[in-house]
Amino acid sequence: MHSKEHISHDEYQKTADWLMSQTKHRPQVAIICGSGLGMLADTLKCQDSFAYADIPGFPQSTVQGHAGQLVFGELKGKTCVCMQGRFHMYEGHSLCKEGVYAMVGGPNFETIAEARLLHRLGVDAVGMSTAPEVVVATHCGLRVFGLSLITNKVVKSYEDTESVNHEGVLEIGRLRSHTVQQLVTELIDRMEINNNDNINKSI
Ligand SMILES: O=P(O)(O)O[C@@H]1C[C@H](O)[C@@H](CO)O1
Ligand code: HPA
Repeated sequence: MHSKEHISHDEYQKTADWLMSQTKHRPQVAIICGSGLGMLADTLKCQDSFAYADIPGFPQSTVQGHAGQLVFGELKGKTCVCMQGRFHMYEGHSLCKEGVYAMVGGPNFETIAEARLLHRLGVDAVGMSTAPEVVVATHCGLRVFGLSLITNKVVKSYEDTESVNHEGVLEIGRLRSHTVQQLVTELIDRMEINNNDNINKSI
């Protein structure tokens, strides 16, 4: 089985595709049943149940009393999926990781030694901007939504023949510009304009 520390998007997708091919249910509600709530899953109508052990790429439940099943079905007319047994940090699972963005001064791209250092520090993405604007905006009491387009893999190995350059960064920027534009337009469309009263002004 894959490492509990890192599950790639492709692995998630494979698991989801497998499940979707095994059941006609398309859940509107997902319920994680911890100790004491597992019986709820037994009340679902038109059930399709899958033992975690039979689901490709799915973690295994190790806690006593957890059935370790994913149960799809209907509850009060809503299509649901219940996890009969959940996962805990004490079983070796990590927290859902937030990404860490680090800013380097530029204009040169980081050296391999610098890239390795950033990686060891827990950095997930590196850029040459964004941090100063966020610091100033936060200082002014503005709420901030940061969005970075990841254009390239950072080179961390001396054997790697790939290299990063500005032309490559611009090329990916061009390729993705439509999608990014759509995303920002949609965000603006859905944004509720308010007076920022709910944020901590003492920052
Ligand atoms: O939009 P920016 O300028 O942050 O994009 C990146 C960072 C450097 O300016 C440059 C590196 O190629 O692109
Ligand atoms: N490093 C730093 N800044 C960047 C990079 C990178 O690899 N790509 C685009 N901006």
